[in-house]
Amino acid sequence: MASDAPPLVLDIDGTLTDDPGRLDPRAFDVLPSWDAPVVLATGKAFPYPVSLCHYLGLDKNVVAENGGVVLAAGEVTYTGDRDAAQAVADEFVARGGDLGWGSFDDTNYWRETEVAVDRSADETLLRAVAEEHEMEVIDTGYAYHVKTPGVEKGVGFERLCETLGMDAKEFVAVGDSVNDVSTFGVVGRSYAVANADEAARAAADEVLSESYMDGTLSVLRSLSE
Ligand SMILES: O=C(O)COP(=O)(O)O
Ligand SMILES: [Mg+2]
Repeated sequence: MASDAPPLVLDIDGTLTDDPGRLDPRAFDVLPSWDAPVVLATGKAFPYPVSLCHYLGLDKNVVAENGGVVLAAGEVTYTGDRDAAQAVADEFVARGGDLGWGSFDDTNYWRETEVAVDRSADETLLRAVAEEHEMEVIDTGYAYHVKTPGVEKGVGFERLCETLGMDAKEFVAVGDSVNDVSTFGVVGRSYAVANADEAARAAADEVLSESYMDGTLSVLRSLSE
């Protein structure tokens, strides 16, 4: 690994995984030995990126819940209104919607600042209810997220950089969806994997020719040459 490898901010689903969302085991070949900070920035609930850092042997610097939860240098901060998101979810269900997670909802059980809904749900109804509550719905390709407007991965990431005393512009970002656009906007260089959605493709400095972890690895290899 070149000692001038830049710090990284990496999305998880669609970027370090395969299509169904299984972690690509090659993450273990490159990330533990990366010679600069590696930040995981995800729409997943807080325990997921923390666990992934733990098992990859990375310092626990994470942006979770699309920016709602930030952990850096042992300090956790929260933004976003879980109660407001829950009110949308409750009304959605009362009006016939189904969150789609079955009896034990591990997707939301540990989620503190927003609510995620399975993509099998009635999107039109969900968006209508959210709008009435002045909440936002984003579609990451893995879930609909009912969130507080203005809470974004990129905003949380800037907070993380401040805590670490680093400049967001030093970082290279890789991502795949609309929830990565705000990160792409604050880093020095951004890449969208080939499976990325329109929003991420439009926002990235470069759209990669390869998908999922193949795309991410192509960037990491070129940065570490
Ligand atoms: O939680 C999601 O919907 C997507 O997660 P991601 O931000 O790691 O891709
Ligand atoms: Mg993603």
